[in-house]
Amino acid sequence: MSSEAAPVQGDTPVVAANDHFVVEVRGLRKHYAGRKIVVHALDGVDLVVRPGELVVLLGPSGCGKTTLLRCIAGLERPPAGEIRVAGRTVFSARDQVFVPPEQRRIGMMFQSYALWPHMTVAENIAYPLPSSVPRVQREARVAEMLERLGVAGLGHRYPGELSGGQQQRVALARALIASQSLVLFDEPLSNVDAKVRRKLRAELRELKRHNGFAGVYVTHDQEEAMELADTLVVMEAGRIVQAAPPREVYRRPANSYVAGFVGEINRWPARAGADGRVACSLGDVALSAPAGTQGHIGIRPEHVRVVPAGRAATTDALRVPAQLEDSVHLGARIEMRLRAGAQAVTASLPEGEGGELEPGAQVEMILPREKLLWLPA
Ligand SMILES: Nc1ncnc2c1ncn2[C@@H]1O[C@H](COP(=O)(O)OP(=O)(O)OP(=O)(O)O)[C@@H](O)[C@H]1O
Repeated sequence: MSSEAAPVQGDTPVVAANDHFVVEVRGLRKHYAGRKIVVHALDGVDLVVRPGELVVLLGPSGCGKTTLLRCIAGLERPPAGEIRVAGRTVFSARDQVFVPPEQRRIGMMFQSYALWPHMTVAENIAYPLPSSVPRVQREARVAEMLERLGVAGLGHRYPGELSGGQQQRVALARALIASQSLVLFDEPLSNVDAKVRRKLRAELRELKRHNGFAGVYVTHDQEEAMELADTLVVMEAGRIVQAAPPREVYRRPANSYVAGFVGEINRWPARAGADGRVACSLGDVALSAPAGTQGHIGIRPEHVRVVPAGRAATTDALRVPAQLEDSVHLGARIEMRLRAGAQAVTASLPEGEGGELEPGAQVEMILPREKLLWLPA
């Protein structure tokens, strides 16, 4: 999904049918009926992925990320919607089309599809190839993949004899041998520790840059999502709430939920009056919104400045009296916890700023007006 298809303020994207998409999902629904309740795992999802684009699905546990991935893979048969892969309809509820997973030509790098420990690297990579592929061709394809992913010469080894990064390359080679253009990733790095995960993420980005495949990547790790995504898709309760490049999602979250899920944010309940001007306890925030709507005014911690009470300020900003409750030095930044009436506020200041302020100090928070965000409920 590209930024062009990004929905505005909570809408799901509406895009025209297009053969150039690697993946095109329309109106997808999937529910699970329990004994007492029905869970709407996917509640009308539209999604597109363009060639070479990595779309990351982010959202809390149970929001439908894995279900969406499984539907694209062909591991679920939804009751409504349509899925096209490289222009070919692989699923249509209306036309009763269902192409089985092994015929969808999609690579998968799922946590549950770990490398087979009893097979050599070459055997692992060759595994998804149909048995009808002659041996000579098989070996040539495997050699090409080993070369392409920078693990040539390791074909005879067993997975246990490889480093984490090499194993990742082999897993990706196995995914790419099934499909040169589309790989689905389901939390592939969730079993490794934080430090190794960071290294593997950087490596995955590098591999993608060189190999140019498109992918759909499921994670609930926000940092991972921000780092890997060309397009970040934030999901909530079976729906796509926002789809845009990560920086755009961070700077202009579609609503209060996205703002709180992607990064940290300070929020004040707010409401737009009949004239559309937003009012909240901060005073006149000079923002407008659809008349009568509810939401929040938000500001990211790094945009809050903190000065001793009474110090003159020249910027066009709101000045809010507060008490400094605590400050923590985090190397390059100082994180301050403040209280303004009943409202707790977090400020993240560059090191060297506000260092003279002690816990308990009366201060003023400076909130630049251009950094205030209107966040619909
Ligand atoms: N086989 C199933 N039977 C019943 N309910 C299911 C089944 N699979 C998923 N669900 C439910 O559907 C919803 C979406 O599940 P899904 O696994 O897609 O979420 P997720 O966003 O991937 O979560 P997580 O991050 O925890 O993996 C959840 O409420 C889940 O409990």
